[in-house]
Amino acid sequence: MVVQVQEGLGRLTGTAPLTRPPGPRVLIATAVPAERDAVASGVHGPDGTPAGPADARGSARPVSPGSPASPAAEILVAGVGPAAAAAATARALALAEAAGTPYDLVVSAGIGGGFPPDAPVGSLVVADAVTAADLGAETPDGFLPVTGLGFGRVTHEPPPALVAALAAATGAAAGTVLTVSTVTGTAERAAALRARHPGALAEAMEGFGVAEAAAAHGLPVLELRAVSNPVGPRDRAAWRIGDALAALTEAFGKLAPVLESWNRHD
Ligand SMILES: O=C(O)c1cccc(C(=O)CC[C@H]2O[C@@H](n3cnc4c(=O)[nH]cnc43)[C@H](O)[C@@H]2O)c1
Repeated sequence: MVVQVQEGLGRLTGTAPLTRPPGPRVLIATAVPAERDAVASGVHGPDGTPAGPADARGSARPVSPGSPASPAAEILVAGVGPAAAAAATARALALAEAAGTPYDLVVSAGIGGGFPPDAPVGSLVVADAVTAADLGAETPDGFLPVTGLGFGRVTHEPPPALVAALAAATGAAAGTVLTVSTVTGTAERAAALRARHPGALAEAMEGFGVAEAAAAHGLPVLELRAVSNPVGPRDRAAWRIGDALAALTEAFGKLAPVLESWNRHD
């Protein structure tokens, strides 16, 4: 797989294909540099060349020619939260489109909270639904999603065949991944989220923003999360970020054949 790494709002810090590979062109949006690096390690493989620093104008530097049969992936550090993720992803998609090199698929990737016992720490979750969990209104009768107010949408559904293929290749569990603007910190909120979304396996903070940007460009989205902590009472010291990042690396090492066999018109 050929990889480019983008920093912040579209600065390129990694490798560039010398020729356009025939597979899908994929934008992978992470929140923070540690996630970007974990994804890049998986995509490069264990002996891959680490991403280099950006030059002054942020142009790509060829480091690895990749395989002509491999898909091309670019990895973006889009920031934490749905708004930052949407803005940075939309900008990267628009720039690529304007340059005549549009993407075929957008992936939201990183660590996340897992709902116990279904998504234990260190496990992987691939979203079969990317759902905004706190986009709506509190009412005396409980939470009302924006769709209940007559606006917008709260869920994006990734291509089912691609979800199934990624789950099979990586061992990830497929289920709803919630996007929240506030990390859940109590057992009560965890239970309330699970009651509203019985299919939820994980929560994170960017997926819905990435998915909205992808939808605005008519592109499919995937979300892959490695579980660093249980969703529930806040215990930041217990987060197993290293284990989750390692799981993320392993999963992205298995992405290329999944993408190569993906029929974009499914
Ligand atoms: O401190 C570090 O070394 C470090 C390395 C990688 C990532 C982080 C983050 O704090 C990333 C924040 C990111 O993580 C997602 N996340 C993780 N657990 C949860 C959760 O329980 N609920 C919601 N989001 C979670 C989230 O997508 C944030 O963007 C630190």
